[in-house]
Amino acid sequence: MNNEINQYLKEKKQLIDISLPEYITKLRAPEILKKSMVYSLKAGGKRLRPILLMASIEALGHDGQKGIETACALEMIHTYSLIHDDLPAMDNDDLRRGQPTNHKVYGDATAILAGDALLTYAFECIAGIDHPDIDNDMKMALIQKLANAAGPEGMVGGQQDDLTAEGKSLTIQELQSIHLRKTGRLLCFAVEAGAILGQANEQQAENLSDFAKHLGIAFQIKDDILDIIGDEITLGKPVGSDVTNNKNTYPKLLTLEGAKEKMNKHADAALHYLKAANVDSYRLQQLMGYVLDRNH
Ligand SMILES: CC(C)=CCC/C(C)=C/COP(=O)(O)OP(=O)(O)O
Ligand SMILES: C=C(C)CCOP(=O)(O)OP(=O)(O)O
Repeated sequence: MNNEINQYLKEKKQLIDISLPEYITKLRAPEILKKSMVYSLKAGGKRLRPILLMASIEALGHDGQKGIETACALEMIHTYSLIHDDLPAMDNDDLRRGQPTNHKVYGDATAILAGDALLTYAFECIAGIDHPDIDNDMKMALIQKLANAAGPEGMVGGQQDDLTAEGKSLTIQELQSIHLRKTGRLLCFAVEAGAILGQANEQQAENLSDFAKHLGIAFQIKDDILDIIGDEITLGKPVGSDVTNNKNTYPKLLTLEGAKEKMNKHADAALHYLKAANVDSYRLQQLMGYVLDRNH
């Protein structure tokens, strides 16, 4: 990864890392719940979704800072999904973001509630945005899109189908349908929210959304690949858990080489739509390079 994008990622990550816990500490809520929420928010994470959101605003010529509340809300929802995904009733993982999983530290009940709290509070954060260039229509559009992306038609539905499919063999189309929802919809929301806040026109918004769809699949394929060839220390989460949990993955269906080929095809398609969006695509293109080259 070159120094320039490295620096950009570092600066944006720092901004998110500082902002996120501030939202929680000011809450009037049980201390143990707040601790559990902050624990997972502070545990690390690449902050890919909030960075993508702010970079999309910038690609449309606006200040990325305009998206800070929405970016934090999105990261809260992503973090909730990881807390719940790690629970014994789901993937039963002990390590996340290089730390013991939330339920290992706070117990299953508080981990469930911390996830619930992050999910619901995220919407409160967007509803409460106080910015001269963000009106109620924009907030309503953000809330509606985020609820749909995270909910039964989006991430939650994808997670359900993923769990139901454990141990069964799927076609590539079925696997893709799961991933478009389970992982793809939140990544898509990052770019779509950027389009709303950056006041994209219809053609820009459509092409950016297609860019994000392909990026989301490429991201998930990379995640599956890293689960095989990555190492636990760098990843901060267990490797080989897809095989342990009998998960359907791209390498399982296509072989490792076939999965890499598919990832590159989606990267090409993403690039095509990014160009068609007619925005300042420099950073988004660099971010895509980062997603595909990452080792964690
Ligand atoms: C509603 C819920 C709980 C949604 C979970 C969504 C999600 C993307 C989990 C991680 O997927 P993964 O298990 O493929 O990734 P990892 O390897 O990081 O656990
Ligand atoms: C959606 C998936 C595959 C879970 C991990 O997402 P990330 O790889 O973005 O996890 P963090 O960096 O936020 O921990």
